[in-house]
Amino acid sequence: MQFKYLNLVRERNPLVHCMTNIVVANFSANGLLALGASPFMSTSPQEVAEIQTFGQALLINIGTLNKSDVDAMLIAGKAANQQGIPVVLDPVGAGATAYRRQVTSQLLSEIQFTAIRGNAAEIAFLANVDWQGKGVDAGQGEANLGEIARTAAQKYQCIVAVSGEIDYLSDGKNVIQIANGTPLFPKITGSGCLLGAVIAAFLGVVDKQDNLNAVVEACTVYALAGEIAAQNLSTQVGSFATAFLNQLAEISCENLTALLKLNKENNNA
Ligand SMILES: Nc1ncnc2c1ncn2[C@@H]1O[C@H](COP(=O)(O)OP(=O)(O)OP(=O)(O)O)[C@@H](O)[C@H]1O
Ligand SMILES: Cc1ncsc1CCO
Ligand SMILES: [Mg+2]
Repeated sequence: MQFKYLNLVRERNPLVHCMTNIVVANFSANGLLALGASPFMSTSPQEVAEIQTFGQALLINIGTLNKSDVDAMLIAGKAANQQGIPVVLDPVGAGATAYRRQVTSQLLSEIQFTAIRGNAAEIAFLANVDWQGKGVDAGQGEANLGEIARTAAQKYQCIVAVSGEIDYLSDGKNVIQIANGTPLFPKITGSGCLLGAVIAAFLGVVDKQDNLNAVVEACTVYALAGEIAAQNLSTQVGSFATAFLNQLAEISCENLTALLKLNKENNNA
């Protein structure tokens, strides 16, 4: 695999408008800055449409919801669609409560997303597949995650990334697996949420036809940065968060191929 978009993110410094949850806002902004993007956090209904006139990508993350935020997400998502700006959905805990189910369904029917990034439970819910999630965590299930990614991508006509021990990415046709990462990732909150923001940053620097490759590279760089950061850390989760931010800033495209655990299947089922 050729890494070509990471340097573009660093050169272009895309402005990523993050409508994200209160748990991860600071970590997400720091992660985007480390990577070389420019975070802008706002959920004010009064200004979110305007932001789409100068931003390069929009992230909508439903981690901690309230009515004003949902109104703002709908305004921002529609404005981004009008401006042709990529929009990423992180459907945090999508199936966990009736309110989240209703909001997720409204966002998906009124906004055309470019990519959706969630854990297994969240994307299984979107694909209408049985899975035992636990609040905002992935929980347990038996279903085929590659198929879940493909089904959701077909249903919502966008790229879907299911993150976890193995990431499964699909454009509705191809399924790509990335087996890099570290078990320390799920020990820090917001590692999935920041991944959604990083995907948005990569989408903010590519042409539409490169969207799948951009999402694959975003998830790969992210997982490798975590894997490298975790070397020699064993269970030190606090140090991992810091080392991971450092790696997002330091990781370079050279010398990554040796570490890569990437698998593409090209079936058109
Ligand atoms: N057991 C694991 N081994 C290796 N990498 C993992 C593991 N679990 C998650 N990851 C990686 O962690 C990152 C975050 O994915 P995860 O699925 O944990 O997000 P999430 O559950 O939405 O997190 P959060 O809601 O806290 O933001 C991804 O890059 C994923 O590849
Ligand atoms: C812990 C938590 N609760 C709501 S959002 C969030 C951040 C990780 O998804
Ligand atoms: Mg999550």
